[in-house]
Amino acid sequence: MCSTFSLAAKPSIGESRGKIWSLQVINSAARSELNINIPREKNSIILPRLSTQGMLQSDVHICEIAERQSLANNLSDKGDAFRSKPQLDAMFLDEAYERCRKICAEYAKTYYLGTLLLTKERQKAIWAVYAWCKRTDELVDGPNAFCVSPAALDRWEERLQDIFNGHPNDILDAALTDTVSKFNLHIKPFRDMIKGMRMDTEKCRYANFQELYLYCYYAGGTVGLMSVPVMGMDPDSSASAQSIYNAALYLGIGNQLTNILRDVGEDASRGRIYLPQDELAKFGLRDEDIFSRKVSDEWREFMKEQITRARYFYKLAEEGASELDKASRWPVTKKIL
Ligand SMILES: CC(C)=CCC/C(C)=C/CC/C(C)=C/CC/C(C)=C/COP(=O)(O)OP(=O)(O)O
Repeated sequence: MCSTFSLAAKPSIGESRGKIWSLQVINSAARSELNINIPREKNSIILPRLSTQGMLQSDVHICEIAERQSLANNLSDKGDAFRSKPQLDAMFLDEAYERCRKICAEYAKTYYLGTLLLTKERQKAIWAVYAWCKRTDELVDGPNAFCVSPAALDRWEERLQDIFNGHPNDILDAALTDTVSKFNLHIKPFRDMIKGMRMDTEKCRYANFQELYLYCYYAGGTVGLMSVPVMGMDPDSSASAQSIYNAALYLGIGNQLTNILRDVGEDASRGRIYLPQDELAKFGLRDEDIFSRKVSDEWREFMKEQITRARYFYKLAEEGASELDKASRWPVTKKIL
C-alpha cells in the first residue's frame, strides 16, 4: 500500500531533509524483524475547494473509541483492573522494546527523532505501536506481499487479539502486549488498520474522496487514534476526549494523504492509483497520464488542490495538539511527530 509505513518509496533523510538529520542507520537486524512467520469548517479554516465528504461517515468510527478510552482511563484512575496485567519478564521486555526502537529508527527516521522528545515510557510505547503497524503494512507491502491471503490476515488478526489478551506470539508482540496493558489501548484502531490491509489487497482504484478517506482512516488515521492514550491528555484541558481523538485522527489522515501524494510514482509502478478518479477526471487526467509520469500543467493544478486538502487536515489537527499532556505536546505542536 502507499502508506505511512511504506519504506521503498521513501527517500532517506539524507536525501530529503537536509544534512542536519543525515542519520544513516542501515540496520539489517531491524529489517529482518519484519519477516512475519504466519502461514501463507472550523471558523479560521479555509475549506479546500475539493470535497471533504466522507469525513462524517467515517468519523463514526472514532466515537466509540474515544468513549471507550475515556472509560478505560477513568477505571485505571480509580485503580480498577481494566485489563489483566500480563506477566512478562522485565529483561525480555527491555529486549522487546529495543527491537521495536530499532525498527522505528530504521523505517521512520524523522518520526523516530520526534519520539526521543517524549518520556521514556511513552517512547517505548510509540515504538511498540509503530513496530506492529509496520509489520502489518509489510503483510501487503513487503517482499512476501504477493502471497498474502485473506487467511494470513485472519491469522494476523487472531495474533492481535492474543496481544490484547496478554498472550503475545513473539517478542515484538510482547512489547505491544505490555504497552496496551500500561496505556489501556483500544483494539479497534488496530483491527481497523488490518481492515485497511484487506482493502489494499482488494482494491487499486478509489472512485472519489469518500472512498479514499475511508482508506486513509484505516491506514493512517488509526495511528493517530492509537497514539492519543500514549501521548496522554492534559488533565487541565476542558476539551472533550472526542475532540482530541478527532484531532489525532486528522493528523493521521493528513499524513496519509501526504504520503499518497509523495508516493504516486512508486504506487503506479505497482499498478495502484490512490488518487480519487473523479477528481483526476475533473482535471482531464487519466490513469495513463499517471503511468506515463508526465508532469503536465493539468497535473500541477491537480496536485495543488490535493496538497491544499492535506494541509486542511493538518490544520484541523492543530487545536487538538495543544490539549495533549504538557510533556507530550511540544513535538506534536512543532510538527515533529
Ligand atoms: C494531534 C493530537 C491530538 C495527537 C497526535 C497524536 C500523534 C502523535 C499522532 C501521530 C499520527 C501519525 C502522523 C503517525 C505517523 C507515524 C509514522 C508512521 C511516521 C512515519 O512517517 P514517514 O513520513 O513515513 O517517515 P519519516 O519519519 O522517515 O518521515
